[in-house]
Amino acid sequence: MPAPQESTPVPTQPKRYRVPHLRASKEAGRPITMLTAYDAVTARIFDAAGVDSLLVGDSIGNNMLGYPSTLPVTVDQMVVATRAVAGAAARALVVADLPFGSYEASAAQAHATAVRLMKEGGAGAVKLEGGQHMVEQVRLLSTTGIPVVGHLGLTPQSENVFGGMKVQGRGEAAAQKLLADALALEAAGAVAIVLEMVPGPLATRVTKELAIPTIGIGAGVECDGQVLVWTDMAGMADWAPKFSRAFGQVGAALSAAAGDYVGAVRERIFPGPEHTFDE
Ligand SMILES: Nc1nc(=O)c2c([nH]1)NC[C@@H]1CN(c3ccc(C(=O)N[C@@H](CCC(=O)O)C(=O)O)cc3)CN21
Ligand SMILES: CC(C)C(=O)C(=O)O
Ligand SMILES: [Mg+2]
Repeated sequence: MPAPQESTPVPTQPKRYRVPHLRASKEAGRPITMLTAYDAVTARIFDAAGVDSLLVGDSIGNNMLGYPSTLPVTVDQMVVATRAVAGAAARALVVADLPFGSYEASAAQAHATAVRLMKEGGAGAVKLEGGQHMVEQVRLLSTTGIPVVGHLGLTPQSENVFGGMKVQGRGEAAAQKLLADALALEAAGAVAIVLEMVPGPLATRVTKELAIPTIGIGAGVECDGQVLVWTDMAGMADWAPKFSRAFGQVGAALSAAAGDYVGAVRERIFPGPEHTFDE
């Protein structure tokens, strides 16, 4: 009999990956895998591939909707995308981004938005950007049944303050600030923290200081998990950040398929008799 492998039930490989499994994964030293998804088609594929968590990122703005950034994305758009992803995910934990302008002003505002993403969208958790200035939001959501994932380092919703997409947390003062932000989010009840574009050694330090997992994107290999924007991961984007890696060439495959279709129609090769109905 072959040794049991994937099928062995262990706490970190549950039938359904839920919030407590995040911390269990960290404690077991099993890297958490997260990918963005914005629709049911890709969510079904990534879920079946075993991805632990699907992030309905506000990166839907620049990646799917053709916006120049994530800033124009609305709560209504996030609800539609979250509902599509949540409906297709059988195992993965669905995390939805709170979009720019939908949570920063107050804990009550954050709560109203998060409730929509859970009630109408079916999200299992929400994610918001920011540290110590977000603790009231994180505390209220966490105590009202809404798991919160934090997001520190490069927080793209603040690109107009940063003046671009740059590495964050370089230098001891900035590193201390980021560490304090991470500890504040954890104390307020966050269940995990995304670390985006921070130096590897700082991400390692934060990962060691926290009981909750860190999920890195451009933050080195020592984080408790990794997240990528799926179009970057699949080689779909015409541009991708330096920290990403194309694990496939789906853009080229899709382009070839579309080209073959166009050719077959023009040459009247498609549809064939097998695609045509009899009288
Ligand atoms: N396709 C995609 N991938 C992402 O990783 C991503 C999004 N979209 N949208 C939301 C945020 C924005 N992110 C970004 C956006 C731009 C850079 C960027 O311009 N990076 C440059 C310079 C980095 C540096 O300062 O060294 C690069 O060349 O990678 C990085 C991350 C990450 N997120
Ligand atoms: C890059 C990830 C972490 C994100 O926030 C998004 O895709 O919106
Ligand atoms: Mg985002």
